[in-house]
Amino acid sequence: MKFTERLLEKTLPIWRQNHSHPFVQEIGNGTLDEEKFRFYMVQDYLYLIDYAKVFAVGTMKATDVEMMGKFAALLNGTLNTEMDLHRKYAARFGITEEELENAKPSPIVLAYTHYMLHVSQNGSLAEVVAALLPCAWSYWEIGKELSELPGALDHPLYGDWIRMYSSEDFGELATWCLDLMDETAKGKPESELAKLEEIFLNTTRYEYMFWDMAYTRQMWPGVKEEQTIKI
Ligand SMILES: Cc1ncc(C[n+]2csc(CCO)c2C)c(N)n1
Repeated sequence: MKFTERLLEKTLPIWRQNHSHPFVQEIGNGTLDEEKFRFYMVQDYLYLIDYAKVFAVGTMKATDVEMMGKFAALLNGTLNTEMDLHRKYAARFGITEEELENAKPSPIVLAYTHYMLHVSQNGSLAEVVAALLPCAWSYWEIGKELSELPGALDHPLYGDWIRMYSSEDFGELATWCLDLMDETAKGKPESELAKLEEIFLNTTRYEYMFWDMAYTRQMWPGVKEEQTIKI
């Protein structure tokens, strides 16, 4: 059994919860409240800034030049392709780039990104990959699933989002991360595999919490919603 198959088996109930989360389902059927999506976009933009740094750590810990180049390409793709989608959505919502850069992370975003940065900076290359894998893998699976729903790709607001995450490019990225996970886990003792499994489980849980945070627009206690955009 591949290590990534073991990871999926262990986290399957959470994967199912991710796919059936109302935020995901409502992007797919086009009924998601725009305010929830707007909140999500701003928080996801902040998330991606730190996520890109995890790719930078991967570049540092890469074991050969080819792998280094791939991590660097992923860093570039996040900053210039994925975050461009967010900037375009922000413009549609009337949020300026300055407002986006100055937005503050919610408690879940802060916890998730700091956890990934902590694990990646202190751990092995395999640990970096275990931390970032649920992000790349689960979005591709979700993107593919939603793209098959009738009319989803043509939705005026959510079509672009679904198109990007179900694209071949994202598929290739997810596959590369999956292969690298299997490769880096190979030959490791059970104690280390268990550690990788725990990291993967935690970031999978954070993915679920992210959907939930967006759906409920959860910010810090006592912080009004408008302060999430501009402080
Ligand atoms: C909370 C959250 N989790 C995953 C992604 C998806 N994602 C983030 S970076 C990346 C790889 C290349 O840019 C992918 C697929 C997201 N946007 N937000």
